[in-house]
Amino acid sequence: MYGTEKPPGDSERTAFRQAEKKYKLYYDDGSLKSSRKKKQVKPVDVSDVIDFKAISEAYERGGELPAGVVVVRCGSPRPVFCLEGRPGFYFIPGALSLEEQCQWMRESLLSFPQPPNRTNHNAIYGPLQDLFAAAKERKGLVKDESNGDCPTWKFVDEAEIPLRGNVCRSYPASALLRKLRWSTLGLQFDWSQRNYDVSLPHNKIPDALCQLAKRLATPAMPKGEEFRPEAAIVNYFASGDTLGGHLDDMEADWSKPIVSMSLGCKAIFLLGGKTRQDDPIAMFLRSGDVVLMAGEARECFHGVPRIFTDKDTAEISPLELHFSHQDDCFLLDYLRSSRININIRQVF
Ligand SMILES: O=C(O)CCC(=O)C(=O)O
Ligand SMILES: [Fe+2]
Repeated sequence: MYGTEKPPGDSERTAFRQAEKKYKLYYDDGSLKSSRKKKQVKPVDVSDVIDFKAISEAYERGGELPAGVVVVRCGSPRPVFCLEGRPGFYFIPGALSLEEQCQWMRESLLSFPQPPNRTNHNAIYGPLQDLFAAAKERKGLVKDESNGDCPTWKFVDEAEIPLRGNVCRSYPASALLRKLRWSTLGLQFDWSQRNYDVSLPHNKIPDALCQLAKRLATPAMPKGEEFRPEAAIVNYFASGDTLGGHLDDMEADWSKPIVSMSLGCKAIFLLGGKTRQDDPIAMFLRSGDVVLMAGEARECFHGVPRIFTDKDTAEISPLELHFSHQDDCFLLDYLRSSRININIRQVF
């Protein structure tokens, strides 16, 4: 009601929060969600957003770097960019080949959410097996009461969904896939405690991902040391999803980088300073980009206020082509409105 609006809290007034609001997805009527009628996305001013793809292309043609951006080669085939005033932050545009992007996108949907890896769905339904396949096959999740005191959940075909009265107590697997927000690999991160729970059953990080992370981590590693990938968090973003400003401070040794890979739709990443009051630097993250945060950069607030899912702004055409085979049409559909981030960590 007019005049009863709460005054903005302290966190609302920080420079980080202001930047999050600037880039967040809004519709023209000021709402955050689009109703069934196609509403127009409110235009956003991206003139201050650093575009490392454009910087990299200009640099490779012999052009100058913008003020505040420096390049390190570190034996890597692609230029690695750093930012003055943000030691320990590295940006490698297009670090992943198209094949690698497709491989890790597929794994992120088909194998990474598989138990014993945990996902955001665990807290409600317990471990869910084959979520992606169930969504593709239009299955529904129903409660299996046959275990007496300890009911479990299972996916069943539409035709087998039991009717209770006229109400069908099932959750479409496709909706659960849409609501998949994270999965954890290797040592399991416990979000309620915001710490690693080493007692939880887990598999090692897959060897191919380990090798890739070790290679990508090189520019940010202390001399003579090798990165040990022990845990990874996979974040799944749908249109309108954001990742609020945070620090990743539960790992023992901050001299080791977090290796962060972007897949799917383009996003805006905010790299703040050591407090939320510091003005964050905004930059685009595209499919195949890799960010490393080590040393002092580990103390910097960061987050993702926006993903771009519109055809002309998502920048996923090469991925779309790759997944254009008939068998992949379900994955293609997911990809068109999603972003996936895999961030790999050395915990001890
Ligand atoms: O999605 C991203 O690019 C960042 C992810 C991140 O910061 C995190 O999971 O801690
Ligand atoms: Fe993070």
